[in-house]
Amino acid sequence: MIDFQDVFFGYGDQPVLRGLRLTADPGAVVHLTGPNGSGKSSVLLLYAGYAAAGSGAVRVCGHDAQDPAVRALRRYCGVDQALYPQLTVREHLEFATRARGLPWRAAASRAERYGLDRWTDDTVSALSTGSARKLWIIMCTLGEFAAVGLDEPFLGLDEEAAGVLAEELVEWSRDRAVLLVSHDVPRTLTGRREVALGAAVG
Ligand SMILES: Nc1ncnc2c1ncn2[C@@H]1O[C@H](COP(=O)(O)OP(=O)(O)OP(=O)(O)O)[C@@H](O)[C@H]1O
Repeated sequence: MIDFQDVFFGYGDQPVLRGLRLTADPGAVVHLTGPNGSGKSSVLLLYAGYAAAGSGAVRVCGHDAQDPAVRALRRYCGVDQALYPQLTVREHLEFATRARGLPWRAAASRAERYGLDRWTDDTVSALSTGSARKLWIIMCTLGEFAAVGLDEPFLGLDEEAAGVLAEELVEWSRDRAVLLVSHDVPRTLTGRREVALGAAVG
């Protein structure tokens, strides 16, 4: 479902990925590890279609990662959160569900599972770091999808919320491709396949 073949990628003159081969298919969470600067977030940007490989192929669900046809099948949860400080949790979730043509309960049930429901009428500016992370994760992973990539989603989550996310990742990985970048994962995230990127280039 996610397939990197001989991918070269860099920023300007600085090479980051040199001939990367990587696949992620249903059956296990693929956990991408490696030192700071080794290119893990760059891999997710390529997966998300936000960056283009210099050479090689990045395919998601059989399509080029930059093909608009992939949008409905793919979810991407980046480390930077695009949240509006003055809007409430409810307004964010209403926007996200409407954008995907989903009923409110699709978001409400996830918010309840993460314990975010008691903050529904609070603005993002009033949320704790962990609550904002929960909102961002839910917004980015609503509805049906075939592949998901997440960049450091456990940042700021308490043990309980990290456990909920670990459960979701395992559930998703049964029939969807899950590509996870995280320096730290809870012990409950079992059965993952670790793929290590080499040291930073340059
Ligand atoms: N927009 C950018 N412009 C120039 N260089 C960049 C840019 N984004 C990342 N880099 C560089 O590319 C390299 C890989 O960065 P990347 O964020 O993919 O690594 P990472 O493995 O995710 O690191 P970390 O573990 O610190 O999050 C680093 O040397 C970084 O400085």
